[in-house]
Amino acid sequence: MRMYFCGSIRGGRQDVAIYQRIVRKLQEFGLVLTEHVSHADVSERGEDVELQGDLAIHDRDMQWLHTADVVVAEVTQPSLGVGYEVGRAVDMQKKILCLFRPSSGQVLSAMIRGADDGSPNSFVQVRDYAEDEVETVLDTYFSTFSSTV
Ligand SMILES: O=c1[nH]c(=O)n([C@H]2C[C@H](O)[C@@H](COP(=O)(O)O)O2)cc1CO
Repeated sequence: MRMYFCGSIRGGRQDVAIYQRIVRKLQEFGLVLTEHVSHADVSERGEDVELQGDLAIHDRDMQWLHTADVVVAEVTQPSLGVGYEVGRAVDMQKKILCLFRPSSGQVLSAMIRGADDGSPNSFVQVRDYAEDEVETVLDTYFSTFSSTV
């Protein structure tokens, strides 16, 4: 399984430790295309733009997104890039799991929460979770995933 993980970079790196937990768990299920999102040495300036350039980052990520079987987005720390990726993935009719921590005090955008119509078959599933249950939430989602893909 090919997975595209979304997490804030220029939107702020305060949740990088939880991104690492998510990516480690996802790697039990298959290939995480965007592992770099969880790297502690990627600062909120982003990847090395002098090497890559924003156009190259965007085009590489959109190519990966096209090839992904599933998208997992940690959406607690608001990020324009994550919102864009989720929107593009909806348009590509990808299965998308959005993970949100209410304990952050943030209120999730209606454009993300409202993309889940509440049915178990919705392509977009939004899950509220507490940090210490993240692995269980992923186990539960992926246990049903293979039978619905
Ligand atoms: O350097 C980068 N590399 C990269 O892959 N991204 C992608 C992956 C992340 O899920 C998302 C983060 O967007 P933002 O930087 O707006 O928070 O965009 C974003 C940046 C910087 O915007």
